[in-house]
Amino acid sequence: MVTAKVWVLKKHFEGFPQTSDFEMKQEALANLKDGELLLESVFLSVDPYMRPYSKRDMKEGDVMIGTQVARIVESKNPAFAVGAFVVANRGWRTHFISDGKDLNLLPESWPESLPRSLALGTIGMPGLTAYFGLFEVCKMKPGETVLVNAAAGAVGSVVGQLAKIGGCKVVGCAGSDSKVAYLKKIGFDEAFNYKTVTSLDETLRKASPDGYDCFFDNVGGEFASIAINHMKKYGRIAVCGAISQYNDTVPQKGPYIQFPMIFNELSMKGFIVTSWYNRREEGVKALLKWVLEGKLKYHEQVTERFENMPAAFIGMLKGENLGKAIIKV
Ligand SMILES: NC(=O)C1=CN([C@@H]2O[C@H](COP(=O)(O)OP(=O)(O)OC[C@H]3O[C@@H](n4cnc5c(N)ncnc54)[C@H](OP(=O)(O)O)[C@@H]3O)[C@@H](O)[C@H]2O)C=CC1
Ligand SMILES: CCCCCC(=O)/C=C/[C@H]1[C@H](O)CC(=O)[C@@H]1CCCCCCC(=O)O
Repeated sequence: MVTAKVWVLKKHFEGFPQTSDFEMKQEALANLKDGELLLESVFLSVDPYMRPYSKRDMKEGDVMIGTQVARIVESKNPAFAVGAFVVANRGWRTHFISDGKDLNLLPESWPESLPRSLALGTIGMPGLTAYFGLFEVCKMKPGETVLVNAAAGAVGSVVGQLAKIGGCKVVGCAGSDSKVAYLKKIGFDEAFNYKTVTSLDETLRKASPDGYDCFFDNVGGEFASIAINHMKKYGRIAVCGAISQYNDTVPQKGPYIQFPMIFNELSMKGFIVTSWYNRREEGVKALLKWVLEGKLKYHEQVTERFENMPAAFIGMLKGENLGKAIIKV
């Protein structure tokens, strides 16, 4: 019999998550029935959505939500071979049983040169968020100017590079000088540290005096309230995330968006990437191709050991990750 380790939400987060809000438990897994598989998580993902969705969907004692790349270690299902890798959405667990219906097989042709953890990042949900958010929600066109915040993270770093691939000028910001240096290294035209600029307003104006056609917003809050005044006529804003608000105990005021929306006839659209998953294969194929061609660079912030998942999650919310935050079991 296999015993899984799982992380549960012991206590709902109040403000910023604390390690004491989590508890690690053990779960004895039953023997496999016909049609079932036993899987072990190899890489797990910590993502910002876990903070707002825990409040919306979870109760205390539930296993933390989340996805993993897992390896099939035993199979009583002829459609799944032992040794194959899948992406699963089974929460913070080291092992689990599945009937196969909720699994996405990684292609057998997954290139040897690439870590399988990319299926949780640049070639997974965050990469697809950048792809559909930029090309479909922002409707970015060559020659335009794109602004993205949280630009050195899993989604933002792909947004900036896809904007360059698409023939645009790209301006990005992040929360440390080393992240800013990384953005310049991967091709951003302008990059700045939003924590140290004296005036965000002046910095945005200087980075693109004519304004921005597209704004890919991962942060929301005050940043978005200022950035909206720098949009060009008919500018498009993709409201992807609002990480600056996820840990608020008192809701922030504003933004008051009516004037710039009306004067500049802006479009602003919130989106959830899974709404585009009928085109998932197309997105994965494009992202994989650009990675293999060296046009789309990736960085992963790998935390070793399942035991360190809460610390990795909290660290990601604090900005300790460059690129995608991953846990290697
Ligand atoms: N709509 C959708 O379908 C999806 C939305 N998202 C959203 O996209 C955003 C980015 O996600 P993801 O790329 O996975 O995460 P990241 O890899 O970018 O990690 C989060 C980053 O957010 C930044 N951050 C944290 N707090 C603040 C703050 N108060 N102000 C500004 N930046 C902050 C930190 O970077 P720094 O050091 O720069 O501060 C941190 O590294 C999130 O808002 C997430 O919810 C993600 C996936 C799908
Ligand atoms: C105001 C909240 C904004 C959150 C934005 C965000 O990060 C969304 C992420 C989703 C992404 O588009 C695809 C996902 O899988 C993320 C949502 C996951 C929800 C899991 C809920 C599972 C459960 O409740 O069991």
